[in-house]
Amino acid sequence: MLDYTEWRHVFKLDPAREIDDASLEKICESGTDAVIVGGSDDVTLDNTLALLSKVRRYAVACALEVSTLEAVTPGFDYFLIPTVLNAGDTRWVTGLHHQALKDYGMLMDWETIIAEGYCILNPNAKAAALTEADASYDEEDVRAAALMADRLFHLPVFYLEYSGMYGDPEVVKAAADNLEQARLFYGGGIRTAEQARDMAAVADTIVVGNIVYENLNRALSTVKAVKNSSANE
Ligand SMILES: CC(C)=CCC/C(C)=C/CC/C(C)=C/CC/C(C)=C/CC/C(C)=C/CC/C(C)=C/CC/C(C)=C/COP(=O)(O)OP(=O)(O)O
Ligand SMILES: O=P(O)(O)OC[C@@H](O)CO
Ligand SMILES: [Mg+2]
Repeated sequence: MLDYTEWRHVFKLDPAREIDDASLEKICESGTDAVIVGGSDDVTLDNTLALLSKVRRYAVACALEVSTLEAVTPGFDYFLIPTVLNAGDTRWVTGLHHQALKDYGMLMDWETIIAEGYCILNPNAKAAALTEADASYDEEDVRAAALMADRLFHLPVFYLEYSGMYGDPEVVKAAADNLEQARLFYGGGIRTAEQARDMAAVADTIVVGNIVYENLNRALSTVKAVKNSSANE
């Protein structure tokens, strides 16, 4: 299993969406570095456990991206904990985390916990509405958010989230140029091998989500695109 600091390509699967066994096998055996289980709504313990048990048939690393405490369960290699740096409602920055640590603080295996400093840039994403994110950030705002994640709070991951929409590579580069220790995750609207390759040239890790459910072959083509570009670096 690859350590998260080595991930270049990951798929994000939504427990609230159906995926048949044959498609799931192709995703897990695709050569991707990890499968992240996560979504912003309708995530339950039942649908999370169902997806976890299917992904566990394969050797690929599997992480739970926690969006609701209800779905936290043992059995994942990592627990990714988002904190939304541009949220308008502080519950999504530290509020729910504070409550969670009251409940789980003594049970946590900290080696498996990875905090992600999210910056949500698609105003139409469900996560933007939920967290009341200020998605109007320009390049300078993103640079400051990257510095905040990396230098001020020493978060291990800075996640530029354009969920549902392909982002601006210049903005992603502005973030990359301002990170020293944090990994840069990019996610949003990757639908072709070229888009995957282009974002992987700037970000450390690219996250491929919705296209899995729309066009599986295109989703699979993003793995090779990233792996080939990494091999040529
Ligand atoms: C015993 C045991 C197993 C212990 C484990 C310990 C553990 C992990 C404890 C939890 C600790 C902790 C601090 C938890 C935090 C709790 C919490 C609820 C935090 C809030 C997280 C947050 C900010 C959520 C906001 C939404 C968000 C950013 C979600 C991320 C995922 C995302 C954006 C998915 C995309 O969603 P999708 O539905 O696909 O949307 P589209 O329509 O755009 O595609
Ligand atoms: O679903 P897409 O748009 O590929 O985005 C991936 C991921 O960043 C969502 O949290
Ligand atoms: Mg999605």
